[in-house]
Amino acid sequence: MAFVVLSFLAYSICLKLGEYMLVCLMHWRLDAKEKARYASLDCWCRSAIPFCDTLIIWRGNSLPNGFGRCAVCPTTSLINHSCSPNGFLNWDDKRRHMTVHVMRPIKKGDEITVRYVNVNLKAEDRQLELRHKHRFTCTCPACSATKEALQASDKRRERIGLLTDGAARRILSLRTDISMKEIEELLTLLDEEYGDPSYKGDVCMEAHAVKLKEGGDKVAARTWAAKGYKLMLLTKGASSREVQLAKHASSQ
Ligand SMILES: C[S@@+](CC[C@H](N)C(=O)[O-])C[C@H]1O[C@@H](n2cnc3c(N)ncnc32)[C@H](O)[C@@H]1O
Repeated sequence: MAFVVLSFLAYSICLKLGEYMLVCLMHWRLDAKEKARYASLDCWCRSAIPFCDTLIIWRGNSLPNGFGRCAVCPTTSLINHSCSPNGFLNWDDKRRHMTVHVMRPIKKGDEITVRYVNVNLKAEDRQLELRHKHRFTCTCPACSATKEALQASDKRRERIGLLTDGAARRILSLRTDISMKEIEELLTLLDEEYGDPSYKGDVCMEAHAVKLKEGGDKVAARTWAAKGYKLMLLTKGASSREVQLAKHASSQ
């Protein structure tokens, strides 16, 4: 047992060291202008130790860009966090850049925000993670609500988390045992907590899978897929693989 734990620990350390060496190498290859832009990004602790700032900036600003990969994107790294974000980041693999999508209409001059952590956690847990990973205390509208509103929001988010975590498990095990009742509950909760259209596109695609499984109601399945496609197109953009799959499903 101890051997397995030690091997796993050694493997994790090697992986992290490899990542940091790669980051330093990539940074070294940047030209002076790119280096200056990189250095201007948020860094919670500046130091004179070589490569220290490079790695701290990497830790605080890198974003996932495709399966198992991360990148620092100088413009999108300027976007702040909110626990009820109006924006969503997506990596466009074809054009090789990050795209920002707004999930609901925003007024001119309003700030675009995205999520840095799982927003379906309770406020206390979100704050813990934000302080630990990003070293700030969130004061977004969701976190600064009254005690009663915060409790109601925590309850809703916990339930949303439970229902959507179930979705991830179902996808992994290739099962679609969520009921239409749960899907409708999830859509209502998402509306109440985040507003339209928020994260409802993925849920509509779940409904599409359920309808296909439940006796193969193709018309209803297609209607859900069309709804999912419309919502996901808005929040993830046409280049997203999920959006393309939703488009395909809506025409089947
Ligand atoms: C990726 S940077 C975002 C851009 C940064 N605000 C800037 O001006 O360069 C992440 C850092 O921004 C700050 N930040 C992001 N969202 C915040 C929020 N909701 N409240 C306070 N600080 C926030 C934190 O210092 C965090 O470590």
